Amino acid sequence: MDSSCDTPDIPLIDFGPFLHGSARDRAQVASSIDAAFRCHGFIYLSNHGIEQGKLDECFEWSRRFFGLIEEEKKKMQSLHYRGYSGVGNEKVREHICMKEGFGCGNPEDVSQPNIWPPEELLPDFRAFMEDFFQCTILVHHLLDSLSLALDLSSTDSLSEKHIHSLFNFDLLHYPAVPTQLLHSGNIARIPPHSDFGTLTLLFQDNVGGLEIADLGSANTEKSAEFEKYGSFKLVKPVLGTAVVNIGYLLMRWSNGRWKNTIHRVVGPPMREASTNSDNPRTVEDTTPERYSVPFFAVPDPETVVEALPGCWNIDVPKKWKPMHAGNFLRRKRKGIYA
Ligand SMILES: O=C(O)CCC(=O)C(=O)O
Ligand SMILES: [Fe+2]
Repeated sequence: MDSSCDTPDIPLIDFGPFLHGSARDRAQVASSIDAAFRCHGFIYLSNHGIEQGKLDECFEWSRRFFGLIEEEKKKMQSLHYRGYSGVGNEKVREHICMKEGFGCGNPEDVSQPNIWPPEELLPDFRAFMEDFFQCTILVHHLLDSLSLALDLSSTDSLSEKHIHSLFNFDLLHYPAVPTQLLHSGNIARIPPHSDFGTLTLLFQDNVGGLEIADLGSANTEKSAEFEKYGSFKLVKPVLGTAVVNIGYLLMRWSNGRWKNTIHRVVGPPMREASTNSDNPRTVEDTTPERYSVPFFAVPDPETVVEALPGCWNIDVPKKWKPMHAGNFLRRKRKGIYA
């Protein structure tokens, strides 16, 4: 970890003053976000402008969707990260992912059409999910805060490179599984990985299980090696907050200033074993189900990602060559977690 990072905890940042405050408030929030992403790559964000009621409703829809019979869900499968993906469909480095998902993209993205359940099966599901795309507004505010932290000119501004907002989000359901299965070695909820876009907003229920790499614990930035040698710390659910993290492209764009921290999903922390039960256990037999909703932002495909002004100078040279975002995203989407 950077020597200026004096806290091991993921900072909780109140975004209210950025959305509603003075120029000075905005600058202060921008500077705290910048510092947090430099140290941790992850923040909790409160007062982010997305109503709790909307988020509760989204999780309710997700429960209803995954409660459909398998046969109906399978009719919504596709090969392009839209629609349904069944439990165990994804494999990452020999690990089977014990999750099912439903992917939605920007309704305006005609190159990747969405797949919806028939209206008679889940009336109003589609309308809700299309509206949930409003999270895009928060992504743009966050990009504005990062542009402010770097003092970028309006032509360099990050929001201007996300004009088409070709973002996507997933409803994720991790079904309840025998705990032993998750310890058997080749089955995981999500193995260690980092996201490949710019920013991810993550909404999670109160079950827990998301963990991020403890950056001081292994001398590597590779997910596969971290899996063997690194240690992880819990990103416990905090009511009323979104978790926000940096993806590979924004790490690279910032010349490594903001960290795209490796994370994974495991079973939640064990509860205390009951002492007065007839059958005391130290390990829960069943890992409870969990729901989450990650919302992924990516730059416009024609964007060239190259170290931003303020992220390099004569002493801190550019670490990477310029890269075409669209080509990179096409390659990454073929093999989702790296
Ligand atoms: O479910 C979660 O908490 C994390 C999901 C995630 O990391 C991902 O989909 O990239
Ligand atoms: Fe992720």
